[in-house]
Amino acid sequence: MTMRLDYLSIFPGYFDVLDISLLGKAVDNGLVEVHAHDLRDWTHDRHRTVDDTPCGGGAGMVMKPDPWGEAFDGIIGIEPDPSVHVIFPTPSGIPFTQSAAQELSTVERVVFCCGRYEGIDHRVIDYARTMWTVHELSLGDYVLNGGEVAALAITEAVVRLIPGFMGNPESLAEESFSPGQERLLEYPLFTRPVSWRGMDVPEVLMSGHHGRIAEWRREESLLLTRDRRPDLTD
Ligand SMILES: COc1ccc(Cn2ccc3ccc(-c4cc(N)[nH]n4)cc32)cc1
Repeated sequence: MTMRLDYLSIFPGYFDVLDISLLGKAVDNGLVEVHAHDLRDWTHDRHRTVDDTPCGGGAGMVMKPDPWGEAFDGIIGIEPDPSVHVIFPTPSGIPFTQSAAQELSTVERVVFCCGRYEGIDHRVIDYARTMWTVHELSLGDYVLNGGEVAALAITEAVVRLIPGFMGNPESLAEESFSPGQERLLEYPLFTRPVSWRGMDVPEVLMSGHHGRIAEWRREESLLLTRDRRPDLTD
């Protein structure tokens, strides 16, 4: 199955990075197909205007609905199709989680709508909901300047879960936040040299005693989780 990813933005250059590294490899081996689009290509005025002042007043500018609607018509089509998943990154979205990434990794087509300014005219989202499966997603409780960085983060989290993408799928199953895993933070990792700047790898990890190593790792994960993410231990 090839996943098609479309990105709608006034800064389509953000997505050139998808040609690099693992994602680039996924594109090369046909696992994913990536298309970035400049929203301004669907404007008709000399200044290629995409924004206007907010109705009801308030600070900043709002993205006009017309270019989005015409871009949807051109990129996705005018017929409803619930198999198309349209993602609007937004500070007011539901938190994006590993389980959402897991679900999206089985989808054949995803369209990212990357807003800027104070956001997109709400009728764009309402229209999209009548046509496709829509997700309004937040990356976390901090404010970005637009949806592009969020779209890249969501892309990486989703594409790495596509079967055949990662060299060793077993490592995916072991990751914290993977389904079936207890929600614990990753234990500290070490590799050679055993002694580095006066600091040694914990002896237990060099013991070859797999039972003790597993026990040490679990204890470290529990301590770390209790200290940094008590919310995960509920
Ligand atoms: C507080 O209200 C604001 C409203 C919009 C903005 C700028 N902006 C415009 C589009 C857009 C898309 C996503 C995000 C975003 C997502 C997360 N998790 N943080 N920030 C930010 C975005 C700033 C603040």
